[in-house]
Amino acid sequence: MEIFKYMEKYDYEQLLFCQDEQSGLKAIIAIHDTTLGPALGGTRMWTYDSEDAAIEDALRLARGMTYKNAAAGLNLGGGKTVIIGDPRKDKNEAMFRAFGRFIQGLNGRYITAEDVGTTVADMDIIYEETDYVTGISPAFGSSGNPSPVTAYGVYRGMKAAAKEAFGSDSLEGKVIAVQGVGNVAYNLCRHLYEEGAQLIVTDINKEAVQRVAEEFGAKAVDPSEIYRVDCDIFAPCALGGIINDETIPQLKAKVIAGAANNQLREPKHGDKIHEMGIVYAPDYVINAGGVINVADELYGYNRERAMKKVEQIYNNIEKVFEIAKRDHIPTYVAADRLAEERIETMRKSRSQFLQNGQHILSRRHTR
Ligand SMILES: NC(=O)c1ccc[n+]([C@@H]2O[C@H](COP(=O)([O-])OP(=O)(O)OC[C@H]3O[C@@H](n4cnc5c(N)ncnc54)[C@H](O)[C@@H]3O)[C@@H](O)[C@H]2O)c1
Ligand SMILES: CC(C)C[C@H](N)C(=O)O
Repeated sequence: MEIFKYMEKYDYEQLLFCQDEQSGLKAIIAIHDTTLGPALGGTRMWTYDSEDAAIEDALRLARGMTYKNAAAGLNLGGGKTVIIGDPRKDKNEAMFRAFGRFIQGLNGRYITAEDVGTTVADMDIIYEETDYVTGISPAFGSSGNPSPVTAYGVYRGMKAAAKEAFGSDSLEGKVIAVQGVGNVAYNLCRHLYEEGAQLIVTDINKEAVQRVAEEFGAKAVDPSEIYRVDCDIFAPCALGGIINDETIPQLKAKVIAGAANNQLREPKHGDKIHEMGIVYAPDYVINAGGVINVADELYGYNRERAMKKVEQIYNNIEKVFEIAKRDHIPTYVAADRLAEERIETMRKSRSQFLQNGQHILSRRHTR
């Protein structure tokens, strides 16, 4: 992989490799853009096939966080970490302590939180070494596990998408196919069930499927069948890249609205579903609830204030649909436009008067 070429293409600021032999830590921190503020994004722990695959994932996810944070109206930039390893076997306390010290060395340019493969307990260990970590235990006055809040945001965004597609935001009686019923989707299913939706679910983890079948009356199907089931809404809540050449022809849903990051395998797949008239709620706009919640810790966590912001995901999705209609573009492009416009506006206003973080005229007063 030609790293600088890739970084130049998407204008990344910084890429760091962190190694600690004793604990086995191999972490890659990618900072994409800090125009709006420090880069906030979770730490993913995963067994990558190669170092290149890990670097690419860190870079791609970091850029996604820039857009997610900007579109959510947060004063935060985008970054992400990947730790190479198996989260079920390779974790240890020393690893997260060492990682915390690396984060501390960045002096606030990057703030971390949970992502796939990491937990509140891991964040609590990182907190022993640095304040630049969120999603730590409620016992510390913090917000804890972000997944239920992400789920609530997805639920709100799904209602906005239903309104666009069906003329009403009620999900009562709607058939909703959910791919993956892990941390986020279990909670999403609860909201959908409580509103009277009919659920069709799948997961490679049979116990997870059984739980939602028992608790929410969901019908279970095989993982390969989920794309072609008869449904009103398809909610991808497992993996990225699942909207692609193979799956699009199978889809019967009128709406795609789910929690997974990077749902479109390539931009052309966003164009294709747009041409088919499918209402797509862009992933990083609808799944921002978790980051909105953990970001509130930076002000001293207040759940009521955080949840008010999460409610706004409904309006953010509506805003994306408005831009798409106004500019005659697919919704995934409209979401990018929303985020980029905010970053550009703030870049201009920020750069006009500041030098070394101070107003250019402030030196007058210190002479
Ligand atoms: N947790 C959050 O707050 C949050 C925030 C934003 C985005 N996301 C994204 O949402 C998605 C789900 O996150 P999560 O925290 O619930 O993760 P999770 O690991 O708890 O759940 C994912 C589920 O998907 C299942 N799965 C994996 N491959 C599958 C396949 N091929 N077919 C069917 N099921 C499969 C897994 O068994 C698991 O149960 C991820 O893409 C994540 O990046 C999560
Ligand atoms: C900061 C975290 C809560 C971020 C979350 N893993 C996401 O992808 O949005």
